[in-house]
Amino acid sequence: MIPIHLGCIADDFTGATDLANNLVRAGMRVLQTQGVPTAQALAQMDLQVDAIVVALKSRTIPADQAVAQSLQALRWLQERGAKQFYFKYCSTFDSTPAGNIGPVADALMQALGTDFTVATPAFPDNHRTVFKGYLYVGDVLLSESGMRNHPLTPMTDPNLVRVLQAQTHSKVGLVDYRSVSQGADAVRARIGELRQAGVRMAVVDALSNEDLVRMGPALADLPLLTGGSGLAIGLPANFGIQPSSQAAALPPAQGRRAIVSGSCSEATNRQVAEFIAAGGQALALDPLRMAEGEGVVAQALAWAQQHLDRQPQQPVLIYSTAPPDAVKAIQARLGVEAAGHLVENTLAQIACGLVAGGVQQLIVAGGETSGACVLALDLAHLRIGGQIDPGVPWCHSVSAQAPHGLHIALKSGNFGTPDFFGKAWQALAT
Ligand SMILES: Nc1ncnc2c1ncn2[C@@H]1O[C@H](COP(=O)(O)OP(=O)(O)OP(=O)(O)O)[C@@H](O)[C@H]1O
Ligand SMILES: O=C(O)[C@@H](O)C(=O)CO
Repeated sequence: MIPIHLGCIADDFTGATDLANNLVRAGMRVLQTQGVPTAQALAQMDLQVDAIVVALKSRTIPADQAVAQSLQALRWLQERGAKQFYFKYCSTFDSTPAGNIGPVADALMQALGTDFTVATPAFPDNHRTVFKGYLYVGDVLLSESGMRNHPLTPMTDPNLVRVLQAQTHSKVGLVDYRSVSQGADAVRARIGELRQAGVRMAVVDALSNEDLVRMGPALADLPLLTGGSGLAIGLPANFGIQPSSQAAALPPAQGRRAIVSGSCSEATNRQVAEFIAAGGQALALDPLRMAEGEGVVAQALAWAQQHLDRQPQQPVLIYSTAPPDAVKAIQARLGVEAAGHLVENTLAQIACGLVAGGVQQLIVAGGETSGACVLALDLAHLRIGGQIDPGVPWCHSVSAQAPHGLHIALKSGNFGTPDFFGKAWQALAT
């Protein structure tokens, strides 16, 4: 076995591909697994990679379960030879006082026998920056962004030192911009000071990719790093790895094209509208019809088949994406959780039907929706390819349900330009 350099644990599926994307862009060959692989799945994986990202669905589950799953992933990555580990969470620091960022980071530190780690969700390519410990989303503080109304992890305090301190008994400190702007030696010195003062976790400021790359060498000796995907861009160089287009090489794409969207974010609403305005074939699904048990899946697949038979090169879009008031009305009728599960399951069945019908290039929009589709398609592992937009790469997988191979892109709700659903295919063709 050739040991991997970096072992990564991500708390959701789209976040995992986001991290993998940044590592690939910095030259690493990356494999993403769906949870800790079974022995059977493992036998089919190409483990000749520099990094492995284990994708969990642990962001909002009870903290003790998130800890247990993360520790299991850590042990498996240690068996693959990794010596440095990365805990990836959301660039908007999605969490509550109960966790799961603090408890998982604490447990990983304890298992690794280390007394210090860093924490930064900074992801400048997607306009997440941290200054004096305060997280900005675009031009506004986290607490003024849409995240203040998130149904599961409302983020109402932009000060990450306070937010993280509420989740951990470890003392939390700050590597502020004064040190970051001066480079790796200054960051090392600041880490030394914080350690002396008993700090175990430090939020790190960063405003640009240059900041993140510059601090990379200062992180080389830390067994555990935690953050969004941005912090990863300075790490491959620590292992002597340079950017190379080879890292993103995937098999050539073939087959039909489809998009399945369950994300109701502002960005996805715009992307759906733009796809339709550009003349794309699109079918809207009504959750109330799903709840009535009408043949929504069969009808959607028949609709898709008809369009794909007629124009095999054109993608079809099947979506439940809706504006906030429409989503609220559905949730009031069906319940928030029940509506979510119903729509996710329906879209996952549709994704399976599309793949069975010859779709080999698939975009899924939405973190939960992606998780449901990847699980239903039984994609045990993904190889990571080229970027479509910051945070969203094309990936490739083979499974019993996709025996001829599937190119798949998992788009986080908030990511991507308005023309994402149109331009994504060009990125695959090049
Ligand atoms: N029309 C709808 N009415 C009610 N719920 C919906 C509707 N469409 C989708 N949903 C549910 O809303 C949730 C959307 O979450 P998902 O994580 O897929 O997207 P997102 O939150 O935009 O993405 P991300 O987590 O990447 O930011 C899912 O549970 C989905 O099933
Ligand atoms: O970091 C991000 O914003 C994303 O990768 C993500 O985790 C969205 O769920």
